[in-house]
Amino acid sequence: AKKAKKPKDSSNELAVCRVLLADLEAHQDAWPFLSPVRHKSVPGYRKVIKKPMDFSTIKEKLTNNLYLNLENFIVDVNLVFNNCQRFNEDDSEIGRAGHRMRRFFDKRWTELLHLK
Ligand SMILES: Cc1nnc(-c2cnn(C)c2N)n1CCCn1ccnc1
Repeated sequence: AKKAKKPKDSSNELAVCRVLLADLEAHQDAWPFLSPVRHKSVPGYRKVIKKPMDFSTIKEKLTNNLYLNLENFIVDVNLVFNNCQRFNEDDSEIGRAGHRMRRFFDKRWTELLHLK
């Protein structure tokens, strides 16, 4: 007989989110993304970037169970990198850090997902 489909268990997905976030925060190129951009001291930021996001805010949301699954978490992490690309030249310190962090993240979560 067909095996009953297991109900979606998001608890291990959230454990994966915590591992991924810890890896992002520990990365040497994470420094631009560790806390919210101080938009009061960065001309144009608030106008250009409609949805600011950073690793400390993601951690807060994770702690307050605001991510229902890995998908929602990945959307916010990609927001960090897309905001960075929009606001910074590719050929700049922060722009390069953003590209390196995005590459690292993409590799890391596909690794973790293949372990399943
Ligand atoms: C992330 C991020 N994207 N753009 C900036 C930024 C902040 N100021 N300026 C002129 C930018 N282009 N950031 C935040 C970088 C945070 N930072 C800067 C030095 N140490 C941390």
